[in-house]
Amino acid sequence: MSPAMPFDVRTAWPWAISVLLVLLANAVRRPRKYARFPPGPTPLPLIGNALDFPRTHLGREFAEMAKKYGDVVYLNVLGQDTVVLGSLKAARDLLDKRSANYSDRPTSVMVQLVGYDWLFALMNYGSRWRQHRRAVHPTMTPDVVPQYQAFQSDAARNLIRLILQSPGDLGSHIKFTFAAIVMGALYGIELREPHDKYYHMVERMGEVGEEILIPGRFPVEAFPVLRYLPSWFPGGGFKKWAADAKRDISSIVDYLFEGSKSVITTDASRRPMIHRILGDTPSQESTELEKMCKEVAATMYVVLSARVSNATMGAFFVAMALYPEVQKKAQQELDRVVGAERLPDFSDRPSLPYVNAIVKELLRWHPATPMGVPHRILADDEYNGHVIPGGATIFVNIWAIFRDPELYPQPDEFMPSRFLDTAGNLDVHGRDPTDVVFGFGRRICPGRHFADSALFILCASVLSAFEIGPPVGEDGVPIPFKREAADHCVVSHPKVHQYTMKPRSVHVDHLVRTANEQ
Ligand code: HEM
Repeated sequence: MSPAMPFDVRTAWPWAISVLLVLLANAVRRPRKYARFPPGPTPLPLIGNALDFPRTHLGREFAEMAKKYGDVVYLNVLGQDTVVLGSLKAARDLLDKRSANYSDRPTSVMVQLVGYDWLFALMNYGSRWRQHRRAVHPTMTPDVVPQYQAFQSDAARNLIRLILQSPGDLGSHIKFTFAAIVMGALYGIELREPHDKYYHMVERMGEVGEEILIPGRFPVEAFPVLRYLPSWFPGGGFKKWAADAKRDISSIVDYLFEGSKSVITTDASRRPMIHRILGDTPSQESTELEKMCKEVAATMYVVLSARVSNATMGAFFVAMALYPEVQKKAQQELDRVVGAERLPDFSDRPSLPYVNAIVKELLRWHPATPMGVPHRILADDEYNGHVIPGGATIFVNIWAIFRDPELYPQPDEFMPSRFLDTAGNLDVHGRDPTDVVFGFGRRICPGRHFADSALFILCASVLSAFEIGPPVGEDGVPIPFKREAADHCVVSHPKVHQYTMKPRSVHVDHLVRTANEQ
């Protein structure tokens, strides 16, 4: 379901008046310290650098800007100070080492309008965010994450089953797989088929979450005064869109939580996150605790989690179809370690360095959040002789860091062997993509160990079951294709083609069935 178009240029005149007023106000309040801001493109009167803000490929276009201005670039986007960090050093120096000042999130009118103010990923840095983050932490540590492996293995086998049934629907199978993994691990609710009602609910939540994060998507973010437009007024359509989203989301979150409470788990390896939080934090009032738990679980679900992970998995199929020699090498390793009589499981992981290197390379080659999730600096800071103004939005160009040829020679190529030493062991020292792709400082992704383990079992299982080839035409001739992605959003979704998915043995179907019976 695609959201209604919330902004129509033909009815934009009321916006234009408000916009003009705000731009004039910005023009007269230009501070003197502006001269010491980091370098960047020359701003135009009134609109600043609004036209310089990339529109098609955020990572690549900001990387071009960095070549000209350096690894810390300043833009004034319709009055909003914006700083783009283009190197790992700048990101570590500021977001990691000065994290007390750099851990806020930009304030968003749309977040309030769609009722996502409980979503801790988008909350301002403060006591409420800290409380939510602390509730999640003990449920996502490297020691606890293995306890969710049963959900991840089930979903990997189910993915094979779905591909066997209808290889042409790969895009929706991938989406469904991550929805099922996260739904199981967070709520304990089992998603069986893509037409499941729970699946549609979480799709709706993710869709709204992603839409409001698209830079420039809603002019009300730059001109908050527009929030007072009535929804029936020309240009006020975004308010109706937001009100619909708010109503849907609120009922979905309640529904999921109630569904989860009624799940009974006797098997410790299938204890969902919600039960862990409700059971592990006994000191608070139960209603207050329940409310927080409901919000925390939904945050873990909505925020990018399923969508970011499935964007990464989508890129896996692109890479495998484009690089058959990589695929072949991984399959040789799997055949040697796992054999043809069973599917891989987590106990095989330490013996599969090449498959592990594929997961690392995947996160590097296609960073699903190429510009991370924006931070906001609280108070003025100085860096390399420049002032970074308090309140500025801070982006890290993760895409550019991963395209640094010093760290990753031939960066556009998919080359897992870059992460292996001469003896064939995994060697990521000083350039591990998982140290970058999951963000920085106090806001680092809490789901990173979970995501890493899900990606491993999915990649290993698919590689052992299928030979993935390029799409073919009706005449059976391969259709040339290249990597394409929507790169103007927070999440970069690769285009999923109709690959050929040839089972590697006639027993794959049997293996899936017997694995589920174990
Ligand atoms: C390949 C998969 C994933 C990638 C690339 C990814 C990446 C990221 C990034 C870049 C951030 C922002 C960090 C920052 O602000 O510096 C983030 C935040 C977050 N991620 Fe992930 N993520 C992934 C999977 C997951 C999963 C599976 C979950 C949950 C189970 C999750 C939950 C979250 C949450 C809740 C936040 C917000 C943290 C906060 O604001 O305090 N992510 N993620």
